[in-house]
Amino acid sequence: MDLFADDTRLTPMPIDDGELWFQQRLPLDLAPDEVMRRLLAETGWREEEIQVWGKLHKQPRLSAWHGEASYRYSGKTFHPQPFTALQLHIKQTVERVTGRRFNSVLLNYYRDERDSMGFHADDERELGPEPAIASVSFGAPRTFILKHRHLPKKVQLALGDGCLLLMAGALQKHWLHGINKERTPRGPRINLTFRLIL
Ligand SMILES: O=C(O)CCC(=O)C(=O)O
Ligand SMILES: [Fe+2]
Repeated sequence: MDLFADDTRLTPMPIDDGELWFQQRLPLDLAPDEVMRRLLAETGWREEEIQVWGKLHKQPRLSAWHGEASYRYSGKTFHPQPFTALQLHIKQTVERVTGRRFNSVLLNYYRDERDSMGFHADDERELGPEPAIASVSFGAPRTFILKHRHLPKKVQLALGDGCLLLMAGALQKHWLHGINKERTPRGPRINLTFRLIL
């Protein structure tokens, strides 16, 4: 007999050239809507600017960097705010479920369907050669798209309220990922990506 309901188990997803693991509902002490409410209120959200072709643009989402290590991204260094108690609880739960260790978290707040994240790989040097990146989502579901760098392959996953996605192995080396803008109205969504900065 199966002792665990499917949504409480971290399950491998079939993918070439890397590892992808998914859990429908991360088992937290608080309901996802309560986590969402608190993350919205307790996070020091910033509207960052990035340079594209020498011009400054506002990122199409709000973000925040918390944890124990600074981070370089798009030529800028981000100094962290300390983990909040709730972020620590989520981090410890993710560490227990995945068996990996993390020391930093990037939070992204997609206010509605017009907010997005361009295709990228989380392959910065300070993450090491085969980083494990644990992504936890709250609020409105959005489509997470993976595109292979060299092959005509695409994987799409609906990331719903309270789910956990673990990217590991050679995934960042061979795939890009992103969240497109949508035409369908979407409510607010928060995503946390836990990382280990070496
Ligand atoms: O919002 C998401 O699901 C993706 C976030 C992401 O790729 C990142 O923070 O690097
Ligand atoms: Fe990413």
